[in-house]
Order: sequence, then C-alpha cells, then structure tokens
Amino acid sequence: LIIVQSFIKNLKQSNKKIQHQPPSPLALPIIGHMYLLGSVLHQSFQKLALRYGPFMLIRAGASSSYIVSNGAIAKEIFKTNDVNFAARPEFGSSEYQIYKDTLFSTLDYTKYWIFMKKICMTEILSPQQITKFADVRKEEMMKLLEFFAECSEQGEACDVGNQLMAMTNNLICRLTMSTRTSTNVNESAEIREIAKGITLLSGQLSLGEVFGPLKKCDLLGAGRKVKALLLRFDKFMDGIIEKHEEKRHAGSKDRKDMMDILLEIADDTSTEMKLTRNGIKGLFLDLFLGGTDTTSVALQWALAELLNHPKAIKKLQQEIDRIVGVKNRLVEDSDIQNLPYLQAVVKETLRLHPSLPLVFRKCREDCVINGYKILKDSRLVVSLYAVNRDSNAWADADEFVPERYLNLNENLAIEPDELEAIKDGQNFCYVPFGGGRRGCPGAGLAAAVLHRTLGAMIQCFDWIIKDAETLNMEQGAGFSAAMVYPLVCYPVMRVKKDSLVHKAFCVRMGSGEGLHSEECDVGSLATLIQTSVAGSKT
Ligand code: HEM
Repeated sequence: LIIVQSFIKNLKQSNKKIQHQPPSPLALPIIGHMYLLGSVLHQSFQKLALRYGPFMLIRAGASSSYIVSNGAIAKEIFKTNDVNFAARPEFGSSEYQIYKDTLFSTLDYTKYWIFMKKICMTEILSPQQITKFADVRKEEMMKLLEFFAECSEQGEACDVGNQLMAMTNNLICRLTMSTRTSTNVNESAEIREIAKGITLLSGQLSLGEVFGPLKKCDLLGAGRKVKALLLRFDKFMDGIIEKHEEKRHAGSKDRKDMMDILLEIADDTSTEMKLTRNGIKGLFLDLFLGGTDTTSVALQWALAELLNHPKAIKKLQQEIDRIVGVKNRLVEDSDIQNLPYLQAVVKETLRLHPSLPLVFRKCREDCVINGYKILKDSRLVVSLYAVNRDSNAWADADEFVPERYLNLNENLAIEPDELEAIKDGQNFCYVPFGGGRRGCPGAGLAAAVLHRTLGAMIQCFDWIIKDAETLNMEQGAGFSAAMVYPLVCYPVMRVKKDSLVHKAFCVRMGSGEGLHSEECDVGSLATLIQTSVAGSKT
C-alpha cells in the first residue's frame, strides 16, 4: 500500500511539473501576436524572449509556433529529442511546389530523406569531395581577388557583397554541374536569377501560413509565381542532365562533378532506394538556395565586422603575414589550422550573424520540452540568432570579440566543464549551422570557403569604407540575415609591387607588368601561378 501510495503521489507530482502552455504575450483576436512582430523576425523574437523567457508560444494569425531562445532548450531539440524534431513544417501551400516530394530541405524525416542525407554526407559534400575540388575554390577566389586588384589599380570603390555573391554562385554552379559564368554566362546567371526569385517569393509564400486553411487560395499570388520559376528551373535542369548524360555515354574521363555522381547513383540498381531525376533536381535546388547566399552573406558580415574593429583586422593581418607572408604565396587550405585568429574571426562572425537566423522544425510525436507538453505536429522555431547571443551564455554577447575563443575562461559565462564542449562544437549555445541530424550538411564546404576567402582578402588588401568612418550594421529582413546597406569599399593592394603575389595578379590580369626574369624567381612564380590556376596553361 505504501509503495502504491508513493507511486501515485510521485505520478501526481511529475504530472504537475508538466505544464501545458509556455509563456505567451497578450494575443489580439484573429491576428494573435502579429502586432508585436517587425519585419526582421529574428530580432522581434529575441526582444520578446527577453520578456517572456527562452521558451514561448507565438501566434501569427492562424499559425502558432514555440520559439526557443537558449542553448539548454536548443540542446533538448537538437540532441535529446533529435529524431522527434527532425522534420520540417509546411510553409504556405505546397500545391505550387513541384518538388514537394523531393525537395530535401522540406522533406519529412522519412527513409528517403535519410537516404539523401547519406548521399550528401558521404558523396557530394563529403570532406574528400571538398578537398578534390580545392582547385575550383581557389580559381573562383583568384577571380574575386583579381577584380579587387583591378579596383585597387583604378582607385575605384566596389560593392563587395555583389562580388562575393557572384563568387559563391559560380562556385556552387561549378561544384554541382561544372558551369560557371565566364564559360557559360547564361547558365550561371540564370540559376542566380531563379534562386533569387524563389528565395524572395518563398518568404511571401510562408506568410500565407497566417491565413490557415485559406492559404490554399494563394491570396498574395506568390504560389503561382514560385511555380512558374520552378518550371523554368526544371527545364534548365533537364538541359544540364542531358549534357551530362551525353558526356557519360561518350566515355568522358573528366573529373566527376556532383551531377555526375548523382546520375551514377540514379543508375545504380543496388541502392536501397531509387534516386529519380526529380530527386536530383530537388536536391540541386536546395544546394543553390542553401549554399550561395548563406556563404556570401557570412563573408560580408566578417569583412564588415573587421572594418568596424580596426584592431582586429590588424591582428589578423599580422597573423597571416607571420604564418603565410605577404610576398610569396596566398593563404592555402593547409594554413588554416595554423591561423587561430582567422578561425576565431570566422567563428565570431557566424555567432553574431548566423546566415539562417531561424530554424523551423516540426514535432513528430507528443513530447515534453522545458517542462511543457508539446503535441505532435506542433511547429517549433529555434532562434539561432537569440541562442548565439544569449547573455547568460556569453559575456558581452552582442560584441564582436574573436579573442573569446582564444581565452574561453575569461569571456564565457558558463561552467568550466562545458568549455571543452564548446571547443569541439558540442555545446548548444553556439549553433550557426543548426544541430542534430537535420543540421546543415554544407557546413564543411562553407567553412573551407569562408576561411580561405576571408584570409586571402585580408592578406592581399587593406579596405577603406566608402564615404564613412564606420559601417552601418543594420540587419535586413528575409531568410538569410543580410546587411541592409551594401558593403561598398575601396580595396587597396597590400602586396608590394615587386612581390610574386602582385606579379601573379598582373600576369593573370594581362597588364603586361608581369615577368622579368631578372626581377624575380621565375620558378616560384610559375609554381604560384600553376597552383593558383590549376589546369590553366598560363
Ligand atoms: C555560412 C554558410 C552556411 C550557414 C550559416 C548555413 C546554415 C544552415 C542552417 C542553420 C540550416 C538549418 C539546419 C537545421 O535545421 O538545424 C541549414 C540547412 C541546410 N543547408 Fe546550410 N548553411 C551554410 C552553407 C551551406 C552550403 C555551402 C550548403 C551546400 C552547398 C548548404 C546546404 C544546406 C542544405 C541542403 C540544408 C537543408 C538540410 C535539411 O533540411 O536536412 N548550406 N544550413
């Protein structure tokens, strides 16, 4: 009897602990909390979290979501309940989404998604594949540096953001299907235009959620426009697939790009699932949408933060000068491990400016999060922005302090035994790439591009902000938290006129100031150029 009684008492107590509704602001009829939300959604959520706590319920019209704003609860989602939150909710009406069954980023947590994730991690975005295409990354980076070098020679300012965007777009096009602006202007530019349109319209489409069942009426007209763009993308991809098929049947010995790999998997009858042409197209759409803006926006923020922190940019230049030098060669992938301050700058940039500040998940089964009962199919948003800037986890949370990773003990407001976890990425108060099995599969590629490109931009140039002392760091609306104001600067070549790096630029830019054997070591210059432009006959 005593045992039964104490069991019932315990049950009652534990039931009491499970609450049903987390804190929520006063909701107005019909619109709910929409009156509290500004255009920059992640900042509105962060402000509300300061008042209502790290786990709150927000209702916008007919759509309700739980909002997570600290590392402890993010850990419950990304680790403790990983599988249960490995699905995404629907955004707006899916009627217009021609790849609704194959678009990797929006799929439910199904066998097919697991199969595709495996392909991403072991084949197309694997560390081996990233290394194999290091020369392509380098070539695109060199193009970018050449453009800045030309601006420097002409004394002209340039819109750095536009150039970075073009670079990441070209890079993703080349890695996925060996297409690039200079070899095929139309293909790369067309992809950019389609991806830009879809990103913009998807924002409007997801607004349809607030209309509940009425979302099917496509009141904002975004659905029809998205469908038109997707059909254009579909036709474009048919052309690319056809070209790759022809090449394969002709027995081409070219290095395999992602499309070649996927077509081989599609033809393999021994795989556990069938990869269809639509599956390839859906995954490619994700790679274009997920890989381009995210990486270029992060690079922009990194340069902007450095420009607003002259001491940091100097420290970074000194580190690169010491380890790599300014004269003989550019920063290589293999240098990154020896450049801890560069790593810290990239890490701090992603902490303050996660390119996708909000992550959307769907609950697959009833569960308890932070003491609240969450029902199956509920929507949940992890605000990476708020988690990364949580002042209970980070000292001076809104400040750009790369040094905090070099001396964790002084700058972090968490328990010392968690410090090691932060270093190896297991701590959930730093989550720029999301987390758990649904975390970003492109993090490795992004890291490779970010470190090397930023390193080279700082190694080769001093940067002067156009018409201002400091940059306006206002964040814009939209899925990727880009800067509101364009990042316009004067690049000023740092490398000395007679240095090998400078001469390599001159040769590649065809400015005639290139080689004179009495001036420099032609052998090392030739090596430099060859490694800069692998495969080129220069
Ligand atoms: C700085 C660069 C990048 C950042 C900050 C970033 C961040 C993110 C985040 C936060 C997510 C959602 C994760 C979650 O739900 O937990 C995501 C998903 C995704 N990212 Fe990235 N990403 C970046 C670059 C890339 C690149 C280069 C690619 C590939 C070329 C890529 C492909 C994807 C894909 C396909 C998804 C969907 C994954 C899924 O739903 O299972 N990302 N990314």
